[in-house]
Amino acid sequence: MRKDIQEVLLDEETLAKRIKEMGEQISKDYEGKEVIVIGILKGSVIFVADLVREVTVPVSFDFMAVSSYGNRTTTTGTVRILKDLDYDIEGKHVLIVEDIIDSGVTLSYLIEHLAGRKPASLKLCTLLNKPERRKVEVKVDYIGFTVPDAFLVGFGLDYAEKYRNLPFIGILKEEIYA
Ligand SMILES: O=P(O)(O)OC[C@H]1O[C@H](OP(=O)(O)OP(=O)(O)O)[C@H](O)[C@@H]1O
Ligand code: HPA
Repeated sequence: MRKDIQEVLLDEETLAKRIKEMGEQISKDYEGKEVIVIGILKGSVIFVADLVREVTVPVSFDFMAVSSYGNRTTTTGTVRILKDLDYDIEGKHVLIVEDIIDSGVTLSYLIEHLAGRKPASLKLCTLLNKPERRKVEVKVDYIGFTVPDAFLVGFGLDYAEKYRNLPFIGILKEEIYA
């Protein structure tokens, strides 16, 4: 797998340090409240697992699976819900956690969809933000890193379901998907 990586963009130490800071900020902002963290499968699982262990307020988890990429490196533009939430979020403080916001298509769809279920609050947290590729504007409350317009893999992010278990985030060599 490592031979398919052009460059390591964020190594394990850098990721851990920033995730700790994000957890501290979230703990401060939600002080005195309970939060439902909604992880968006599958890319966010590694980030969610690390992030929630840095949060000191009570957290419960739920997960949604949506897909808009399939085996591609650009969005299809259509978001499909593959798995909905298990629990009702009405009146609850909800934090959506993503691995990456690229075109913004996935998150804007999710926000609209979940806002209709009347949570007490709805905030967004992403490990990576790729603003150069934005097609739909979304307001993001917590951003780990702003990244360049390159196809990234590792730490949960895949290309055709591969590379998710790399412990760092790297730029995939173009020849792999060209
Ligand atoms: O801002 P966007 O252009 O919509 O891209 C972001 C979405 O794309 C990826 O999911 P993907 O559909 O590849 O599913 P996965 O999490 O299972 O890899 C990623 O996890 C985000 O959910
Ligand atoms: O750069 C990316 N890598 C993996 N999955 C993604 N989904 C949106 N952007 C990306």
